[in-house]
Amino acid sequence: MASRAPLSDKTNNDRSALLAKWKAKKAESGDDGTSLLKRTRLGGAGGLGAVARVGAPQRAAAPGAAPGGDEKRQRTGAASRAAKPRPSTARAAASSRVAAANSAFQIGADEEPAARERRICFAEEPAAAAQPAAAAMKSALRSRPQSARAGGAAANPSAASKAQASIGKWKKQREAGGSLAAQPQAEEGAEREEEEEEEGPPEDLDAVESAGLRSRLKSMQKKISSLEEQKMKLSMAKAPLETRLRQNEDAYAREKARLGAEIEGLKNAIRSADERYRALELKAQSLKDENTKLSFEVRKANSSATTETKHSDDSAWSRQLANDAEIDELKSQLENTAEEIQGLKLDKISLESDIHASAMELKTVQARYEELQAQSASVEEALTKASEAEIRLEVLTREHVATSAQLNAVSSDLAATRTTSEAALTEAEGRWKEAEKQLRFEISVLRTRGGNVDDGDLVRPDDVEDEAVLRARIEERDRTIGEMQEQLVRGEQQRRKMHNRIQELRGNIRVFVRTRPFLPGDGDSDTTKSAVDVSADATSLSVYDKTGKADNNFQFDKAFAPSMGQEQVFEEVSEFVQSALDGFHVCLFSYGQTGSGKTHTMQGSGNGAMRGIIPRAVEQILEQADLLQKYRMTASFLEIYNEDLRDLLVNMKPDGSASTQKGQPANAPKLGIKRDSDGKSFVENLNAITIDTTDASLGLQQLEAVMDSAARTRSVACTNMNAQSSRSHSVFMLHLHGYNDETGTTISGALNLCDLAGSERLDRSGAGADAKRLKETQAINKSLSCLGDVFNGLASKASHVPYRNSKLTYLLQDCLSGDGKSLMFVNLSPTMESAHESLCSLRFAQRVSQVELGKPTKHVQYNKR
Ligand SMILES: Nc1ncnc2c1ncn2[C@@H]1O[C@H](COP(=O)(O)OP(=O)(O)OP(=O)(O)O)[C@@H](O)[C@H]1O
Repeated sequence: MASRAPLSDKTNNDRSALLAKWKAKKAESGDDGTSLLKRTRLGGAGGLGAVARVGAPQRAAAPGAAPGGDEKRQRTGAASRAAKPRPSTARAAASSRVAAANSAFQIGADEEPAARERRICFAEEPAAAAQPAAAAMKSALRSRPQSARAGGAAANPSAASKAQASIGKWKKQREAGGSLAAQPQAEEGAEREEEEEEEGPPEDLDAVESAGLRSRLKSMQKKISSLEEQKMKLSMAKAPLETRLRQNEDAYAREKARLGAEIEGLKNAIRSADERYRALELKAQSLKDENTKLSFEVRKANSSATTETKHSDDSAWSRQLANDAEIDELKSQLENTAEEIQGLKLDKISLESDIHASAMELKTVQARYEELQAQSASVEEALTKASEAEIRLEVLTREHVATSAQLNAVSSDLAATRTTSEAALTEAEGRWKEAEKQLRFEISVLRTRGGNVDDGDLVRPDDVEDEAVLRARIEERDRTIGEMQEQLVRGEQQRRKMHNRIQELRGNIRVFVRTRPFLPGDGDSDTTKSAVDVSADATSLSVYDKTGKADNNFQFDKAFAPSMGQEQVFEEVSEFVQSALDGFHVCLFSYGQTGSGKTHTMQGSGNGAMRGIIPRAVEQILEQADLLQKYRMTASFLEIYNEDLRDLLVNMKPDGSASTQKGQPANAPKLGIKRDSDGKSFVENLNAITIDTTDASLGLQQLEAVMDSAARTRSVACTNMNAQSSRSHSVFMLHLHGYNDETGTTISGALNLCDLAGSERLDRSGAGADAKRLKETQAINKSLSCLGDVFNGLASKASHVPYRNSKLTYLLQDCLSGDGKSLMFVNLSPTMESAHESLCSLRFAQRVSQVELGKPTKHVQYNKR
């Protein structure tokens, strides 16, 4: 037998060996807090959503963590909710996110571009760190011309290099994140690792995240200021040009009027001279005739005088004299007339030369007029460019405002999560220490109970076993807790599925509520208390009044907190979009007070993370249409303005590209709601733009043109409540016709995405001061009240539902009368000033959620073959 070491040393050695063995075992299974920390850091290096998930798995890995702590963490905010506090699954999710993020950027150069794009899209979800690069790559792929797309990345070097640059940037970010996490361990060794474990999640992650977001913000601000500069320059150049144009136009009009009057005067003078000339000619002719007659008479008189001389000498002589006098008189008259004619001829010649001069002047004026017209065209062009720049600036500003608001909401969520996590961590540490103490006590009890403790405090192999057994028991208990939590989550998922199925069978209108974040004009979100509090279960919410009382609790199918982004919202509605592909008529509409985020939810802004349901729905359809069957897809977009239907695509160019024209043209065809032979409603004279379903990026380009054209034509105005307030209800319609060769089925689905105009109080929106705004507001409020009447009728199962009382309800009649599936978004503003309106919207939504439309119809035809 080996000689025994002194008891205390041996004990210590064995303890160390045990500890080392336990650590090695943990390290082997990849289950130690530090490695997990590294992994989660890597996955979350730049994504806020991922950051929020760090705490839960790490804490759950700590031995002795009680389920109470996990429950508490579940309530720590939206981001941590997404993490699902299950140790094993959370850990697996974290590593799979990292794997997904990595694999998204390990795309071979020869890989099919569409597939690459899709992979990048998917990578966005799990690892938000990939978002900027993925978005850049996606937009680069989108912007590639058709031919280049067909030829792969090599055919479009600029887009590909852009995407590569984005990937490089992302990789750098990722490496930076990784090194940030790895550095302390490399430098300070295992002791530092243990310290770090105790210190909890480091703050580098937020710094990296914030730096990424800040740099995005900075670049957007730069873009905006360059556009603003451009706009200033254009408007400065525009003003003198406009003044010159106006001056030239005035001068030209005056000159034209003066010359016209002069020409008219000359023409009149010529006409009257001509008339006088003709009269004089006639007179001269008649005088000539008379002269001839008189001469003849004179001659006759002379001859008769000769014969009758002897009879009447005296009288003949006197007659002769009279005749001579008359002849002289006539001759002088004739001479005068000839002179007059000569004068008139001279007048005519001078008038003709005047006319010639005027004609020449007219030509010069015309040339100047043409020159002015050319100048005016160039001014017009400059104005169009300026208005284009203005529109771009508006879009960028909207996107910027939305991004900042979302960022602020996520930051405050993150801060709240961090505070709660820190508290939970401290608590867990306390519990862990307590458990360790307990464990030590149990070990000592076991040692004593085994009776194997010699005076020298020797540890026997049994002691090691006891400790191992205890640890195994703890692990087993952790596993059981994990499994129970998984079961709980599965059960909840199952319950929601069943609930959704029941809702679907009953034909309930689903209601989702979304609260927007605070905007710069709402006051400081850090100091201002939100009037709406969305609870952690993401289905219920409360509204507070100014005194801080919250006795208004509501429960809906889904409630989105302000930090929930566009992607998370779309995830919840993508199932509805899918239904349209399956042959259902689906209607999604957003309801809420003005400025509460309806347009943001439906359309969003820009082409990146802030794009809303419409572009995302089309993307989803384009992605899936190809896989499922052959589809034909058309898009229409209309608005109901002051109870008039208007085509928002009326200005689309025939080739499907967007025109720069703004507003409704005067000669736009009149639209009317009609019923077809099946009793289904359609809009007569409405433009339907075909979207290419065989080429997703072409289809998206067409959609962009559609959205551009609609944005220019839609009636918006600046009110006290919203700088870009929609003054009409807008309905985006997608009609899908699919044919499946294999099954011989044809489906016809429809997706109606309706952005209602905001209900508003005249005193708050300031619309009462302007007659036009007042009329708009009255029309909006009236049609919203008609919508309320329809829902009341449906909820009470009334025999007559007043669909025809407004254009909006008449248009949506098919969707609201049981044929299709409907989902309503209720958008809320978080401000206290809006609390009353929020309450009204929520009460309305509660009534809507009671409405049962019956089982929806699937529009599928089976064709005999
Ligand atoms: N969830 C959100 N995240 C970030 N920004 C948002 C969000 N919701 C709304 N906004 C911003 O709030 C502003 C007002 O939103 P929006 O124009 O969508 O309101 P609206 O309800 O459509 O108003 P109106 O009825 O007057 O047209 C916009 O600048 C928009 O970008």
